[in-house]
Amino acid sequence: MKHQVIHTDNAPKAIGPYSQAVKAGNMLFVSGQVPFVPETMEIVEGDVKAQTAQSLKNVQAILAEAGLDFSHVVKSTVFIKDMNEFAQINEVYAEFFGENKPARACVEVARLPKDVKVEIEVIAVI
Ligand SMILES: C=C(N)C(=O)O
Repeated sequence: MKHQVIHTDNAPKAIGPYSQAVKAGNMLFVSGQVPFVPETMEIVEGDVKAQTAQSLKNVQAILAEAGLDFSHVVKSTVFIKDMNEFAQINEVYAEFFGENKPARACVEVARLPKDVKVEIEVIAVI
């Protein structure tokens, strides 16, 4: 099965040797999105809620490039720097996903790339 690399300028360029997303069959694997503003490649200003919103806007842009939206997402992983911010992250996350609540794992990690507070990856079914 040949896979297809998905790229959009509406989400941050990869900051390492990976693709923004890869489509394989009827599945779309979106790489972990950090809260970079695509135009500047700088971390969005603001608190963990602003960072969560920016990470999810980046996910949204990549889904859109593949013709999808959050309703197609079946699994996500949320990597966070500080579990004390769990509730704030959930508040923003719930706004983006609405009625669709994919399977999810949420883990606190020692460190994230560029020392961001949150990184979010998703898997969608086309
Ligand atoms: C930010 C990433 N997704 C990475 O470094 O893999």
